[in-house]
Amino acid sequence: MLVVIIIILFISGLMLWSQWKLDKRFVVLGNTIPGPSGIPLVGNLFSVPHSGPAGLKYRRVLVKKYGHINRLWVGNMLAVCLSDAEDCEIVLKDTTHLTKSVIYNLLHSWLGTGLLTSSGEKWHKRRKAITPAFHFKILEEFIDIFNKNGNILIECLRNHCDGSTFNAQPLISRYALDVICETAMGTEINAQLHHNSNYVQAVTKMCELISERIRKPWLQNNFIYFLTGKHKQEQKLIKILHDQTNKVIKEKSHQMREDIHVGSFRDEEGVKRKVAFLELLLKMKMSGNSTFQSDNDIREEVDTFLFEGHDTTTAAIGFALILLSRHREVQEKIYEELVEVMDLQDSQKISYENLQLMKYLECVIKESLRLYPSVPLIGREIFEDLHLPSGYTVPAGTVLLISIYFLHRNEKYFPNPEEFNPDNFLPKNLSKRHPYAYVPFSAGPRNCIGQKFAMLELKSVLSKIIFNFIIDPSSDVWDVEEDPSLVFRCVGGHKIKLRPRK
Ligand code: HEM
Repeated sequence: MLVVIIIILFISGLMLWSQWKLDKRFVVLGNTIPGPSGIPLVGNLFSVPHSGPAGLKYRRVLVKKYGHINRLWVGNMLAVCLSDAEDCEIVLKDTTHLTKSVIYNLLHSWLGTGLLTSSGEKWHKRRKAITPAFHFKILEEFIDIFNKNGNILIECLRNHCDGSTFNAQPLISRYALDVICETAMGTEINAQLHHNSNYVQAVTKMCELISERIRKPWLQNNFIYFLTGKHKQEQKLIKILHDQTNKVIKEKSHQMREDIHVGSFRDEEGVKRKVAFLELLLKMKMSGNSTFQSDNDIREEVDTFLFEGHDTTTAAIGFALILLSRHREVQEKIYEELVEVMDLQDSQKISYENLQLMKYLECVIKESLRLYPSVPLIGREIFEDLHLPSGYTVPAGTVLLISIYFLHRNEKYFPNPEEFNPDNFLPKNLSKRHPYAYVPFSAGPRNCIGQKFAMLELKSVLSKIIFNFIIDPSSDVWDVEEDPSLVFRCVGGHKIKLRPRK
């Protein structure tokens, strides 16, 4: 009881103090933007479900009632949400609005201030240094890793292809973790085969904890988070995660020094070793690049790749499978394309060139990311007044949200926006569309550095699945409950049925 009273007093005090701080101009400008009226001091805080499936339903109502620019007051915080391409373009391509919103601070304990969460000079220098690591020549080297882990996934899926409904999410997640650990750190953690390992469980639990903190706004208060005991749980997970990354960094540094010493980058059998992102960063550190001075600098980026490259691809694969399960004709079209471009008996070894030729599959993946963008919302801090093409001025101090989800479902750009239609991405339909109407990987200077990597990985794994199985819907009715967190989720996981393709 005492704890509840303390919390209530704390929140009320905070609100009174923050309301007192508000300047009049900020309030006036904020209120010119359409949105529901709120109650004094707290604004819309208690009337609005802020996250999870209920939050999404509420936001749908807001877009319908107030349009593609709308606002909410959460205490003294003004949150403005955009889903019109012209408005989004101004924010995304501008170099003055690059700072992420405070919600990303929830990631700091794990990721530090790596590429995703940093800002200013630090972000700029890192982005410049890391960009060459995503050159297609380097990505080409990862194709074998996609193949090896994709083939393991196919074997794991075979245990579920008796036609009964199952949740594919944990299997896909472990596949994505295997891929990102091997490409980012150069280590095989074999999550698919040994999913009880401490590290694998820590990654899964940490992602769940972050997602829970975003779904339940009161947990975002450090004091309350501490009182619930979740902070302690987080600390334990962080230790496991950081210990593993530190250990790998030490081992790789040692190995690289040895390689330089003996003048060889080949393993015991004489095969040239694949260079993981980690080694590219270590090389920069060894060559005196001031961007990476300590192992801590390197760990931030490796952990960032791990986080960004794991959950996002899991969501993309899972939603694509659900959509495909409801569109058998699309599966057959992909299969026909696979037979044509691969000219193969099996799907064990898919080459980089094969992936380039899978044009229809690419349209399917793009359409799936349109309906279910793995990152549904982007948040930025606005430090200067922002004048938008829609005619509104967003005052400095606002938390600006770009809803990729509602932008992608804006009927101005996609007629029948709720309908799954891969033809939306046929070349003839692309030229007519606003360039910022489709941004699953964001756009502008802070776009996703891993987008080409992600597209190759998605094509590789989905082509294997379609080549081996027929995907059926989990039930006769559409039973997907959308849960947009930092990464898009699906309540109850990604449920499908599988049959072997013969
Ligand atoms: C389907 C898969 C993926 C999707 C949909 C996706 C989407 C995005 C989006 C929307 C952002 C911008 C986030 C923001 O502004 O808050 C982003 C940033 C980022 N992504 Fe991805 N991503 C995917 C896969 C990956 C992969 C595989 C990697 C790494 C290997 C990666 C690394 C990053 C990094 C480092 C950033 C921060 C970039 C910066 O701020 O400079 N992503 N991603």
